[in-house]
Amino acid sequence: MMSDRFVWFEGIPFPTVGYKPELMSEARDSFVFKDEDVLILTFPKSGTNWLIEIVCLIYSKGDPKWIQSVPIWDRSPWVEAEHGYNSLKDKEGPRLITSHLPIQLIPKSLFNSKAKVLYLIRNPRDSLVSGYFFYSNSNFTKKPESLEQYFEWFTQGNVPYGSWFDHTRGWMSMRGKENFLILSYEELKRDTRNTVEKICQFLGKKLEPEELNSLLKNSSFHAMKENKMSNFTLLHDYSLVEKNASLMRKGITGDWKNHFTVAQAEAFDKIFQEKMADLPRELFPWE
Ligand SMILES: Nc1ncnc2c1ncn2[C@@H]1O[C@H](COP(=O)(O)O)[C@@H](OP(=O)(O)O)[C@H]1O
Ligand SMILES: CCc1ccc(OS(=O)(=O)O)cc1
Repeated sequence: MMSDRFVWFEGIPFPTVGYKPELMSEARDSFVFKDEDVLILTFPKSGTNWLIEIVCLIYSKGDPKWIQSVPIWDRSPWVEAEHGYNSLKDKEGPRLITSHLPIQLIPKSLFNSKAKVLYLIRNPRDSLVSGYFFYSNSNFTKKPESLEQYFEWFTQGNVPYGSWFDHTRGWMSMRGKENFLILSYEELKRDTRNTVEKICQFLGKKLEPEELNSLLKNSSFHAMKENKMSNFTLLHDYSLVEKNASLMRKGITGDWKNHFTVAQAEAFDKIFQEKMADLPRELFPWE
């Protein structure tokens, strides 16, 4: 299976496998968020699956049985993808839901619900590099031929889910709402324990010290790399991800410095400043 294009919906590019405009339209207009739902929201390649693993382990009180037996996309399905939407729409009880959608495409019912939203951001330079390697080794979306090419696509918004800048600006308009917690990959890396405690508090969950220790052990980069329910190697069977590729590439902050040229770094700074200048700098801990 090869893919040399995107699926387009409302002017935004999406991966070609698993995404249908009719379904995304139905999800936006008809999917009903419930007050007890938890939504994990990110721009792609920001640490989405790490946060899912952490939230699953909060719900299982650190017990790894669930994360080791159920694929990650069934534990917290992507509401905009065909598989996720179908499994979520009739699901009973409190649901964990994932989305990469920009704010204008999220199911509208979110704004009338008390569903809790965990919004995770990451230095877009690192999301860019992460996306370049991941999509180069994938067969479900347009494949970049070089980092140089992908850099152009990313800065122009021609990557899955569109422009990082528009996406982030859109969701940042929710800051200050009591059901909206902003997290960063950088703080999660720097101080995982405290950040997990902050997430627990927001979700109204309390973990015993040994439960928290187990959560930290089982959601580490190393543990997730070994967990076939979480590392995307199950997608090898469908030829969606190349045999040598895993979701778990490096798991560090600042890898962009190993890949950007000086000219690219300067160009990115300029674009970031132009596009995000009016937002408070404190929102972006890597800047
Ligand atoms: N437990 C963990 N600790 C640190 N980084 C993790 C992680 N689990 C996943 N990641 C990183 O999150 C990125 C994938 O993000 P997403 O889940 O949104 O697709 C990858 O970044 P890199 O490609 O920079 O290594 C991956 O390595
Ligand atoms: C089908 C596998 C798949 C599809 C889309 C994904 O989203 S993204 O990489 O985060 O844009 C991931 C896996």
